[in-house]
Amino acid sequence: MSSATKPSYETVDFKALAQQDEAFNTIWQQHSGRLDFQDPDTTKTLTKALLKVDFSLQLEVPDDRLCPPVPNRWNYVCWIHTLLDSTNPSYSSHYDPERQVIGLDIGTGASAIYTMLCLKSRPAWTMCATDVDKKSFESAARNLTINNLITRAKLLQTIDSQPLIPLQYLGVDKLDFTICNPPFFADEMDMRQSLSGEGKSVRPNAVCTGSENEMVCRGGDLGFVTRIVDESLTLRERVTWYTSMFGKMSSAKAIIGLLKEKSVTNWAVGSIDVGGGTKRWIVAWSFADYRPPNSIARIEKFANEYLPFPTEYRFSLPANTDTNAAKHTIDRQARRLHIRWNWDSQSATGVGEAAENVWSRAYRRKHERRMRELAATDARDAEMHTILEDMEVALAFRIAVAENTREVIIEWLRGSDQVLWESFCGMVHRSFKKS
Ligand SMILES: C[S@@+](CC[C@H](N)C(=O)[O-])C[C@H]1O[C@@H](n2cnc3c(N)ncnc32)[C@H](O)[C@@H]1O
Repeated sequence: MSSATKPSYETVDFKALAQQDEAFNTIWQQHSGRLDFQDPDTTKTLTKALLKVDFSLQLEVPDDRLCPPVPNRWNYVCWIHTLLDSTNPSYSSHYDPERQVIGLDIGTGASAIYTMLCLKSRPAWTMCATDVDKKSFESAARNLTINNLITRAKLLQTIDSQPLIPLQYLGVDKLDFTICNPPFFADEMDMRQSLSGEGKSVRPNAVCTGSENEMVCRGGDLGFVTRIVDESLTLRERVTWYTSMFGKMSSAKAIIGLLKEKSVTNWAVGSIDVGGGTKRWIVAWSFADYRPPNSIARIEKFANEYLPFPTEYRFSLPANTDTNAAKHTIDRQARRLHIRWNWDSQSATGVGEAAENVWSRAYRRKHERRMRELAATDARDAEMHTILEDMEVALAFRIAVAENTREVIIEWLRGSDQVLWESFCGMVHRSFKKS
């Protein structure tokens, strides 16, 4: 399987890995199949083996620098793939291999893990990567070089007083996303307590080889990502998706609270759990209006106040409505509205774009008045054409009729007006209640 199509990890099949990597096999045999994750050699050998077998990547990391666990890093990258693939001007939810994407890995570390995984899995992408630590920075450059990825990467060694998103110094005008695993701890004590499992019911599963300057910063993960939020309030749409991982759920929640306070309405929250008792959270936010699907933007078992507004609305067809008739109804009704509309009868799916609430009575009245005024001229068709050509999109949506579940599924693809989206769903649903 190529790394472009490798799914997220649910677990790691150590036995299968041992059969494919000699160094890992030696450790596996030595420990009779019971790995000691507190042993730095074991975790390093595992990381190297996974990168080699699953991604054809080589890794060299100094002993006193963080050797990242691959599963949670890859699962975060997969989440970014879905986030970007589902939010784009073509409204396709699929990976477009031609799409040129540029990302920034903030604090790339000695491994340059995110930069390498992004570049390896997406051949049309380029990456920028920063770090303040000289030793990590040099090691990151080395890893990119030995994997022949350096020509698609722009590395910048920064200092802590510089912005975390230094567009100016990178010579980049816009970014599609940022990815970040911030230093999680606020001070050395916080780090020691957390890594020794103090105050937790279970000890952390794996040893952390990270040095203090990699793992500690003012305010911990919350302090670091608050800086990213502050910068994003100035940069706004110059970065399409700002994202970060969090070591503590409380930090992820605090960042969402801050985003809401700053009137950011488009965000996504995900979690990463590859077993072993270590759970991570990811938050993404955007000042653009492309809306990601619920499947990646809303996680279960998270209080509703921290979740973005749902971007999917589904309802069951009335018992007396045949699915073919439902498809016909949707297409016919959409054609009557002043929207851009594209219906694919094969998949029974339509995508539409509206400039405003064109299904409201007020709009219909306004439009009828305008048409009467133009009745005496030949300008009616031309005016309608111009409206649709030049319109600013306030709402984009996809509607599909699912044969198997007999449901109509509406997805919010674009727009920042929640009321408009809800009104649209209500209108579609009501039209089926009537029929
Ligand atoms: C927890 S490590 C993450 C390393 C790697 N990305 C990973 O996931 O394994 C955090 C990294 O952020 C770097 N860092 C700390 N402050 C920074 C800053 N102001 N700008 C850029 N990087 C910074 C640290 O040197 C360290 O390499």
